[in-house]
Amino acid sequence: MAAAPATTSSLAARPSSSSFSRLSDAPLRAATVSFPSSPRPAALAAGARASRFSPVVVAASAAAGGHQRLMGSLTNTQGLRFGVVVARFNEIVTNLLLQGALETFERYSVKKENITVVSVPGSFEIPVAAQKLGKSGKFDAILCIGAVIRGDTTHYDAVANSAASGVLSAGLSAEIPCIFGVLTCDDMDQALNRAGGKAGNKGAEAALTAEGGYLALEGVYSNHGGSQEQTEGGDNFDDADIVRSRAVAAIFIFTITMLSTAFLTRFQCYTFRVISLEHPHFSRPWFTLHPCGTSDCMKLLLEGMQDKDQQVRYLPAWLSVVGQAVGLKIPLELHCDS
Ligand SMILES: Nc1c(NC[C@H](O)[C@H](O)[C@H](O)CO)[nH]c(=O)[nH]c1=O
Ligand SMILES: CC(=O)[C@@H](O)COP(=O)(O)O
Repeated sequence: MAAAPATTSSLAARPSSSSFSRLSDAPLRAATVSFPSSPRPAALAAGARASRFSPVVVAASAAAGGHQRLMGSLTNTQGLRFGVVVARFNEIVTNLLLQGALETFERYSVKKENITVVSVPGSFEIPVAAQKLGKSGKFDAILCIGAVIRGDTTHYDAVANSAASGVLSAGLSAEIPCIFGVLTCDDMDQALNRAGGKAGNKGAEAALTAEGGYLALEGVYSNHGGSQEQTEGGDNFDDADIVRSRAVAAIFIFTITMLSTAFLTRFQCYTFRVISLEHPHFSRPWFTLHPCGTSDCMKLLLEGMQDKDQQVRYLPAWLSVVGQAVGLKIPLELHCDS
């Protein structure tokens, strides 16, 4: 979806209710956002929705201390609401960043009506808007988009630093993720390269962070010392959840395992058929294992067992290899019939 150019901006400074104009992209949420006088961060108010949070629990290796790690999942974006604050300064760049962000939201099934875009004059103005949106209680995360490009004076540093620290404090005070999608570049070339050019699209990356960030934060609230509202009926992991989560983690880790020198050497002849080396959208290193390649690899992995009588179960065998990277242990019963 192409981002429409910003039309107007208004950032009313009234304390209890403010309104922002949005970009004129029709499908997006209502044009005016009004803020309740007693705002409640969406993540804190998310008790009723906590049950749809399904964090990937990665069991860390012993070397990493054996702790559990909560991570957001990008597969469950249902009902998530995002505020996007975008600066009009260097609009040629920020429109591209916005476009990347909106396309990413769309790709991960975030509904258009759950996205509100607010336009502000420059990156310096982003934090106030981000904080207002964040404190409104209407959003799960705020995505901040801008492009600060160095000029002749030190003005650049002032704007860039204020934007960065302002977005940070907006997130801290609103207690929801406020994602820093503000480019700070030496020149326009650098900026355009990061707005859909050679270096990817930082707006798209920021949108991914917003989704994952939200979920991670909700996970923290709902599992560690959240209010009763959040923990009631919440997410207690049972063993099956953990095994499932580890299995999911194993699938991701497998792409990394594929990179180990030994592995690549062993499967050298398959490498190009088996692995994509570049992300299809972000033009950066991203290793994807193709399903047909998996089958070839498995043939090799299992060849040494062919002379044994026992029937090998494909999935447990595969998981038992790749799952080691995340401490996944496949129960013996899964490997055999008796
Ligand atoms: N030079 C850039 C600015 N400057 C404008 C400020 O952000 C601000 O709007 C002004 O100082 C009024 O308060 N903004 C950017 O986003 N990028 C720049 O490169
Ligand atoms: C970062 C800016 O605001 C930029 O326009 C300032 O340019 P200059 O340092 O040449 O005044």
